[in-house]
Amino acid sequence: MLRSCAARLHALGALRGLPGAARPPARSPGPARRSLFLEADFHKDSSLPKPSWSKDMRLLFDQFMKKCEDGSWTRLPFYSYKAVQNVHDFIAFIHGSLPSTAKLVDKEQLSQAQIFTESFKDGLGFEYVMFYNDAEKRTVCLFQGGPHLQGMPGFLHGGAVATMIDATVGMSAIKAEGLVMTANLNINFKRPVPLCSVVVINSHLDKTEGRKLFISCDVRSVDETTLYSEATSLFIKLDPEKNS
Ligand SMILES: CCCCCCCCCCCC(=O)SCCNC(=O)CCNC(=O)[C@H](O)C(C)(C)COP(=O)(O)OP(=O)(O)OC[C@H]1O[C@@H](n2cnc3c(N)ncnc32)[C@H](O)[C@@H]1OP(=O)(O)O
Repeated sequence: MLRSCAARLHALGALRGLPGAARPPARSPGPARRSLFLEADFHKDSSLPKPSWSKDMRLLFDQFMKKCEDGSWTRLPFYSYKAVQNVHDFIAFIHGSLPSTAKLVDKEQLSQAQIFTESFKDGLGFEYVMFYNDAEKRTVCLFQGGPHLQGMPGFLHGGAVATMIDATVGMSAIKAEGLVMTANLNINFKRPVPLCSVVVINSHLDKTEGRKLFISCDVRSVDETTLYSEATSLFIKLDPEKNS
């Protein structure tokens, strides 16, 4: 069951919500796909220019889109979905036996679920677009953190920076090995990131050992002169055999 579940999750792109997933069907998902999604908005790619993007964000976007012209880089679209109905399948896949104390989210709560970074109105939270270079095993994320991500007055909350670091290094892991989870994330915060500014998160898959993927990244200003943060991470490729 776990393997078929894994296959189903992959085949139906249950992780389609992740950037870079296969392009969704032009039409709304058929009954089989609907079984995994309460509601899916496959048409809204949230990683395209919007009125809330700053001039810096648009300039960088255009620069990276130019890099895509020779095929060395690709923009990773991001299609948010409302919920994965069979979350229990997914959890069964990632952990055959959850500790008995672990109470799973119920369908009612799940119907409220949203991807964290997609739960803010345009411009107020996480505005981002990711680009991937397979030859160099690099993922670059252009990130504009909105006013609802404030930590210290006038600066981004460290958790918001950590979220986009996790997502960017996570994307490098997903592109390399598919279904992964973060096992370890170490961040050195060198400078606070000004609210509403644009930063460039540059991640690289450094090495793979069995199911372990070691990925590092840094967070810099648009002109690259300011190093805001640097991080190392360990991702583990999920193994259906191990969990079954
Ligand atoms: C913006 C939206 C877009 C989003 C786009 C991108 C999304 C990014 C992907 C999601 C990222 C997340 O947020 S995931 C959410 C946060 N992470 C979690 O909740 C994970 C919770 N932890 C777990 O479920 C588990 O510990 C796993 C799955 C990580 C590992 O469990 P496992 O599969 O049983 O593996 P296990 O046998 O324990 O370990 C395998 C090997 O890894 C080593 N290992 C395991 N953990 C660690 C560790 N912390 N530090 C060092 N080493 C470790 C073991 O020693 C072993 O080495 P050896 O003996 O083989 O040498």
